[in-house]
Amino acid sequence: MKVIIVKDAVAGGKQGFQVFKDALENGAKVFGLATGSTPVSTYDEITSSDLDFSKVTSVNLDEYVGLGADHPQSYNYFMHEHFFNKKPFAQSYLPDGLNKDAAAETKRYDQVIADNPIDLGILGLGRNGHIGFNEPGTAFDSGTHEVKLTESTIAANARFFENEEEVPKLAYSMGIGSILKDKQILLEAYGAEKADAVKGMIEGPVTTDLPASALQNHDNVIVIIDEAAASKLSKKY
Ligand SMILES: N[C@@H]1[C@@H](O)[C@H](O)[C@@H](COP(=O)(O)O)O[C@@H]1O
Repeated sequence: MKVIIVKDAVAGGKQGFQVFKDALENGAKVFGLATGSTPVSTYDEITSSDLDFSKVTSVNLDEYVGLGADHPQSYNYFMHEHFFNKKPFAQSYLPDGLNKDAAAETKRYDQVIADNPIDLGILGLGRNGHIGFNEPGTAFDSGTHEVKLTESTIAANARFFENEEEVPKLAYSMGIGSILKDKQILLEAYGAEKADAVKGMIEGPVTTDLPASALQNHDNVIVIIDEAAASKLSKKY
């Protein structure tokens, strides 16, 4: 893992932008995209630049079950607000949160991923070490699956909803096995509340208890973290 420590998320966004720019210039055709507050500074840099994504494809990590593209808290809505409305891709794929048939939807999405192998995938990091919505305990060879969100994830994500009751309890997520097939992975994490997960991801044992530790098994990972998120690491990087 290449670890880059920056002052804050704004500085991280500039580094993240550079990773996207390099990938595009090196011929990347498919970008794996994430939601959450973490990638916003990178997306802001990208959408205010002259990078052109109109001939490439995006494949998102996850979506809440039950929320459609017009729901302001859906990940589809988020992606349009923060990225696609300003920088459209040739095609953009997300799991369909309105498809109640989990078996059909996860199968469909696995086919999307198989047809569009990801060159660069961006990830955020849950406080409990989740990536996408792969909660602790998820197998490292998993494909797309329906996830029952943990209490801690529901509580963490409640800040975007009117109250905790409104947070969906289920999500569709790309699996860890699929994420590990990305040719290159960029993970960003900011803030002291991510410090334990960051330490486990970089220095801890590779264990399904901390999904992001699976990234130690990948040979092309760039981690961008701020000083607060890096504060529990045992050495300088
Ligand atoms: N499914 C998303 C993840 O993809 C994201 O990485 C995580 C962290 O969110 P944030 O970046 O807002 O801290 O939250 C959600 O659970």
